[in-house]
Amino acid sequence: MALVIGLTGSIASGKSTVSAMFHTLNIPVIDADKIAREVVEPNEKAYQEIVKEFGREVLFPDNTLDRKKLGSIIFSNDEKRQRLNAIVHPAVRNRMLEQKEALIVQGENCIVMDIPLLFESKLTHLVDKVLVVYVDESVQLHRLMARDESRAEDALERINSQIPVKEKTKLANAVIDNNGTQDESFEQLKEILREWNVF
Ligand SMILES: CC(C)(COP(=O)(O)OP(=O)(O)OC[C@H]1O[C@@H](n2cnc3c(N)ncnc32)[C@H](O)[C@@H]1O)[C@@H](O)C(=O)NCCC(=O)NCCS
Ligand SMILES: Nc1ncnc2c1ncn2[C@@H]1O[C@H](COP(=O)(O)OP(=O)(O)OP(=O)(O)O)[C@@H](O)[C@H]1O
Repeated sequence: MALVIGLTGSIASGKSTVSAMFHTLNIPVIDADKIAREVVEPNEKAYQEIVKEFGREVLFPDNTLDRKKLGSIIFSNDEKRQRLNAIVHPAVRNRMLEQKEALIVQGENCIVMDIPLLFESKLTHLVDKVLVVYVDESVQLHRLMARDESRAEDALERINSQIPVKEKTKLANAVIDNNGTQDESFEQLKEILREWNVF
């Protein structure tokens, strides 16, 4: 039986960084953010629904989605965010499940599902163990603003659209404290995987 690990945290807590560490260890990762980009490409059903719901103003002149524009609309408005979630999340969930099944059929013994909104979307039943990547809120804000070159106001809107990462640690099977260096986080990850008998 494959062990399915749900990797989560909050925005900019370090999920992608830890996801890259799983790749280094040759453990496959299903990436919800990546799939969420694929399902809104212009030939997809979710794309049509987004244009119907939010109008052509969320498109670039070449008809691709202006993610920054859509983000500025949905992160400042709960209701609009829920409407976008209702369009995008079912398609993401289906594609994640297909990929999970394919990896199980291939005989993988450990599979990671990197799902930022694992708790918010009540998806914990999809995984066997939950691994939360934690950082203090001040570090999170700093890293988010640096990565996205965003203002504190916009970064805080995004942070506040999710359950606080501290709350998520209480619901986890294991926590990586990513306030330190990436090497320190990698050591924590390997220790957790040893405890879970992955290697
Ligand atoms: C609003 C969009 C277009 C903004 O795109 P952008 O390229 O700026 O951000 P990106 O997709 O890389 O997301 C960055 C992070 O934002 C957070 N986030 C994204 N969507 C949401 C959401 N609906 N609610 C709360 N947090 C979110 C996640 O932590 C994610 O890791 C995009 O995030 C989107 O389509 N969101 C809806 C789909 C979704 O929920 N994706 C997240 C996991 S499936
Ligand atoms: N231990 C660390 N030390 C310094 N910088 C780090 C560390 N871990 C991650 N970072 C940096 O912090 C930023 C956020 O990390 P990352 O992109 O991995 O977060 P995330 O949780 O995947 O974010 P999102 O929810 O937006 O997808 C990145 O710029 C990354 O390079």
